[in-house]
Amino acid sequence: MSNQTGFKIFSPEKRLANVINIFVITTLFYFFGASLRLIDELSLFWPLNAVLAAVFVRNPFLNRPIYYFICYSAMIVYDAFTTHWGWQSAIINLSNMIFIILAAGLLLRYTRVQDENNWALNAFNLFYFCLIASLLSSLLGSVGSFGPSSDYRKFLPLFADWFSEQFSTGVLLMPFLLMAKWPQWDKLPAFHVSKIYPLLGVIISIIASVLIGGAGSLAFPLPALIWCAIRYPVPVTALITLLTGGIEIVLVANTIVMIHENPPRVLNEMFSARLGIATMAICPLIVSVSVDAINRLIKQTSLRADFDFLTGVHSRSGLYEALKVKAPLKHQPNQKLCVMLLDIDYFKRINDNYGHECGDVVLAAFAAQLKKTVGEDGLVARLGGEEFVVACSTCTEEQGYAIAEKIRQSIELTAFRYQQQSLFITVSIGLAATTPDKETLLDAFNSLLAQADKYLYLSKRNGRNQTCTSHITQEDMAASI
Ligand SMILES: Nc1nc2c(ncn2[C@@H]2O[C@H](COP(=O)(O)OP(=O)(O)OP(=O)(O)O)[C@@H](O)[C@H]2O)c(=O)[nH]1
Repeated sequence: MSNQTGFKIFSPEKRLANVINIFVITTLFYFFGASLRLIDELSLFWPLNAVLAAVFVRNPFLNRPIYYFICYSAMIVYDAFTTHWGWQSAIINLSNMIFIILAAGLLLRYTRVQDENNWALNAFNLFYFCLIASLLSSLLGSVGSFGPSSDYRKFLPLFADWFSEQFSTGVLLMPFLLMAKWPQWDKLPAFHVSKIYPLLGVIISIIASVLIGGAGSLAFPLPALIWCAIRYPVPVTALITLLTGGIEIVLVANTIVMIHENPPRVLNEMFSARLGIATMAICPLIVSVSVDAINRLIKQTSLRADFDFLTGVHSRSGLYEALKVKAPLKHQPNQKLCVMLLDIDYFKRINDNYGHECGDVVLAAFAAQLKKTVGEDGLVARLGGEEFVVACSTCTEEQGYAIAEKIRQSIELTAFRYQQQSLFITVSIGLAATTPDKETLLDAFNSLLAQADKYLYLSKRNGRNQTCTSHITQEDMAASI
């Protein structure tokens, strides 16, 4: 059903395959639903409509009359072979189609967001769309199954039964079907026993509902489900909610959870229980999608804080974070930590002569060139304005000097393009290096930055477009290049 994995059941190009697959899926789930009807304890669910609505939502290119017509035909054909309903089959299956078309249509129209992984981001919408689709489809379905009978007192119970079944199945099943994706096994976080506590909470609360009983017991799993919503990803929460809701409906219908002294098959009881369970099921989902949205926002915000918006290299705070983690520098004990402070020469003239926009283009291209020259083994950050810093680990200070000179020369030789013009710039560099002893990389970096700033000042004062550093003689420098 999904288009997130290599294996796709549906594709916009393969129309014949789509037709066949829709026919097969409809027939399979019709058969599955009909089989559930035969098992008294499970005859409370009709999953076909929710499954097909989810298929249409996850594959928007299927939303064409021909594919809906194939669904309908598959249902009619199935009935023709297995029942003697005649014209009633046409009406009952039309009611199925009303649910599918309405639920899918409304979800596609109002809930589609740019991020395809977040169908049904708005769980409220899903709830109300299922409500509307269930009401209209049940109305027609109960008229169809009511048939020519004139005992109108039986119509309302029939409608209530039909509606509560459609609605509860839709609300429980669709969130999971819309959000399910194949797990990426290699990216799964490490297992820790505390991770199963929320799930255990759900199981214990279901057992408590069986033991204590009464109408209130249906709400027992709610806190544990909300705990799941906070701890687990959205699809896992949707699956646990689906299973909990389904189990509760089965338990109530089979008097394992006693919500009333009367037999629960009394229509009002089941109608109310199913609606109550479906309503409860949407709460953890709302929490889950909200937690997911907040986590994405936090990730986005920290990304913005860690990277410079204009040039894409680290910001000052991003560089500090990277130095704390150490990994990006691949620094080994006894290696030199080299810090280079770079300042573009006469950058003000670019702004003055070509405009601020051109200045921005040059800054971004300068940073890209810097990253390219430094490669994977060094960190590049923009400290502000036209001032950048490079940190890398080398065996000797001379190697650090060689990298600085490579950067300086590559900038000098690069033609920066703005509109139809080629601009040439130069850069002055101050370099400082040390072997961090007991101090952290971050502490070593901070003291090197202050030294590099002094050498940068020397570079500027000595005429710009050069690298200044300590200890290195003119001969060393010449030899290292
Ligand atoms: N386009 C653009 N300009 C910036 C940005 N940040 C700082 N600047 C400009 O960079 C220029 C820096 O000028 P100065 O500090 O005088 O230095 P300079 O002209 O590079 O001269 P030297 O450093 O002495 O070689 C100023 O004109 C700032 O307005 C930016 O994000 N975009």
